[in-house]
Amino acid sequence: MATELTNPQTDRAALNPSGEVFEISKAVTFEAAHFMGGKPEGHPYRNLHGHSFRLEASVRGKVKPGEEWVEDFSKLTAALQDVAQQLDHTLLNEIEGLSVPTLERICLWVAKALRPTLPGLTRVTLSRPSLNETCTLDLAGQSNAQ
Ligand SMILES: Nc1nc2c(c(=O)[nH]1)N=C([C@H](O)[C@H](O)COP(=O)(O)OP(=O)(O)OP(=O)(O)O)CN2
Ligand SMILES: [Zn+2]
Repeated sequence: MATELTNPQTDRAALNPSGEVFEISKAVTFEAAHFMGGKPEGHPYRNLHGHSFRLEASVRGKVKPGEEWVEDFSKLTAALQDVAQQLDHTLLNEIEGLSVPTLERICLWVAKALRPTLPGLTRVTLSRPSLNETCTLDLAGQSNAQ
């Protein structure tokens, strides 16, 4: 059944009458270099090389009475761009906390950086699209979403 949307006040109140929980996601991209120093001599991962990364953050929560959304996407964009700027065109191994720059470690590093601004953070997903490789850090049990 189609809902008629005519009154902004009524519409806002009606948006989430049962307190449904939503998850919204935003992604940014960055380029960075790394090497896996712990690998044996001659191992290909040991050599300095670069990747294009796609970084996605997800925030979970309810639309509170009188509000339009879980979180304005602009807040996710600003937080993600700030993190991506810290990683873009760097040698990841040189960044504090990323001496072993696996997707898993980078996800943890990003989650730590994002949490103060995005308390409802539930997932950090880091991909290397050209390699079809993705790692997701699931923080659902730890978020402050309500
Ligand atoms: N679980 C993980 N496995 C691997 C990671 C990682 O972060 N998490 N990282 C690497 C290396 O960084 C490597 O650079 C990944 O590149 P990849 O293209 O996968 O390696 P190859 O080009 O040699 O292709 P293969 O699929 O490994 O043959 C490795 N693993
Ligand atoms: Zn690599």
